[in-house]
Amino acid sequence: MNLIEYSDREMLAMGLADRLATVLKLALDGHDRVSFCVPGGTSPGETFSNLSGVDLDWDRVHVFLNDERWVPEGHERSNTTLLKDTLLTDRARRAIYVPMANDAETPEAGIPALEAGLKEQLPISVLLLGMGTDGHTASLFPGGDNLAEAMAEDAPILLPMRTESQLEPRITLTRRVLADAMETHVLIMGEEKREVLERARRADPMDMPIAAFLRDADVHWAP
Ligand SMILES: O=C1O[C@H](COP(=O)(O)O)[C@@H](O)[C@H](O)[C@H]1O
Repeated sequence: MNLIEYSDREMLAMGLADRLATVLKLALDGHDRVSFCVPGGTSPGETFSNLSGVDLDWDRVHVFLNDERWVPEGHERSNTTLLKDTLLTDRARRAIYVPMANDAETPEAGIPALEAGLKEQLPISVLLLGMGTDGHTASLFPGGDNLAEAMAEDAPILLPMRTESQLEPRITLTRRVLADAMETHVLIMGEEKREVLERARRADPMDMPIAAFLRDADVHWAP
C-alpha cells in the first residue's frame, strides 16, 4: 500500500483528480477504450468535479459505479445521481456511462440486465474505491447477507447486498471483479477513517472488506 497524504480536502480533490487524469491518459494511450470504476457516497464529489473539467478523450472512457443503493435516480442517496451531477458533466459529459441501476423493483430483478452491460467493461482499467468507517468498500459490508458469496473467487459480477446498518438494499461489484483492476486508488478523509485504515491493513477481509484491496493500492488521505 502506498499512502499519499494531503494537507486538506481541497488539495486531495485536486491532487487525486490530477493523478486519475494521468492514469486514464496512460491507459488511453495503450487501448482503444478504458473502463473507469468509481465510488458513490459523500467523499468523491469534489474530486469528480475537478476531474470533469480535464481534457481527455472522454468518449473512449467507460464510467460505472462500484455499487449502488437500490433507490430511484434523483433520490438523495442515489450514487448514480451523484455521478451524473459531479463527474459526467463539463468535458466528461462525453464519457460513456454504464448503468449500475435500473427500474426493476428489486436488485435481484435488476441485476441480469446490468451484468450484461458491465461484462464487456472488464477488467477494470482504473478503479477508485471509497471506504466506510466500518471498513466496507463498494457495498461489501461486514455482516452483509451475501458477503461470503461476494468475496468468493467464483463470485458473479454483481450481487445484491442487504445489511442491518443500511436503509436500503444495495448492489455491488464483487471482490474478484474489483481485485482484477489494473490500477487501484482509494479515497479516504478524516482522522476516524485513517484509524480504520490502519486497522484494516491487518484485518481479515471478511471483517473489513477494504482489506482485500489495500496491498497494491494508492491510498489518498486528507484530514
Ligand atoms: O455507501 C457507500 O459508502 C462508501 C463510502 O462512502 P462515504 O460516504 O463514507 O465516502 C462508498 O465508497 C460507496 O460507494 C457507497 O455506496
